[in-house]
Amino acid sequence: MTIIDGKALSEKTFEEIKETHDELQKKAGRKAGLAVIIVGENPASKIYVRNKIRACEKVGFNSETIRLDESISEENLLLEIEKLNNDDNIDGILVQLPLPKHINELEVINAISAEKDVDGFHTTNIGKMMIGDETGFLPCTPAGVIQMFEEYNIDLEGKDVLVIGQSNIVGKPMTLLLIKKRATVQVCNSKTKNLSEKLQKSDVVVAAAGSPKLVKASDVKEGVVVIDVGINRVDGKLCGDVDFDEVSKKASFITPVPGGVGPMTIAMLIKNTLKSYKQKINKSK
Ligand SMILES: Nc1nc2c(c(=O)[nH]1)N[C@@H](CN(C=O)c1ccc(C(=O)N[C@@H](CCC(=O)O)C(=O)O)cc1)CN2
Repeated sequence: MTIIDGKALSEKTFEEIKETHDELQKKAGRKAGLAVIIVGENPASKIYVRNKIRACEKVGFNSETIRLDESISEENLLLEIEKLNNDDNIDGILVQLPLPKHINELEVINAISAEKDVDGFHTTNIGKMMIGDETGFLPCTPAGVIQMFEEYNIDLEGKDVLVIGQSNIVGKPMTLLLIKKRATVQVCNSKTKNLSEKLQKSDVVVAAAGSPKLVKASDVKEGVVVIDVGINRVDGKLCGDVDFDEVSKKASFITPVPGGVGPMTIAMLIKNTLKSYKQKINKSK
């Protein structure tokens, strides 16, 4: 059994990005820039934003955090985004999710210029992913999972893959990227009947349900590849959607939580920001 080390892989990705950025910066005369908007005081969101800013520091990007009050109106949030859309030193913009209930997430995401949408959530980028237009940005978590498969030489062609969860930021885009790898994909949600039966037949499982230890050893077959996207806090401890201790005894490859998919999400965000920076430099030549 191999534990897929997302932390190590993310560090390797940062080193590669830093090298490329150092080179490009000499020619461009400026650093890449990422702006992160956080609304409210969600403790988990604060950790993720802090980690994104640290990642920018690691690779030498400029970063800006815009902290907004929980009560901000949607209109004022859109004005903040507009300012960043017009800022030539900003290559990437993201709004940390979730947003307070009174704000329409889709309106906000689509207010970000598609060329700066390094989260890959904008309708234009989702459309580009759908048709395989590589000028767009891929959503970071599914892109990170695909990078893990590639780095560990896990071939998906003809494999039966079960995706648990159908969120816009993980389950749905993950399914598209797996299809592109020629896998046979089944998507489950909380209403799915006989989940255990489906799990038993799967070669690869991507668990993104947000339900602690949902996937048990008795559910999976010997040699299964398990990707755990869940990040749950139980009694102050982090755990995934997979019962790691037990399932790892049957798996051929498995990701841990923490240290698996999470760090890769941030690595892909930084990779998308570098891509945006490159695209802007090339445009202004
Ligand atoms: N605008 C966005 N919002 C959200 C996204 C996103 O991609 N863009 N995804 C998630 C949260 N997320 C990134 O923002 C994220 C979650 C977890 C991690 C991570 O590295 N986790 C660590 C553990 C960290 C901890 O909680 O102590 C790990 O798994 O090792 C990174 C990014 C929802 N919102």
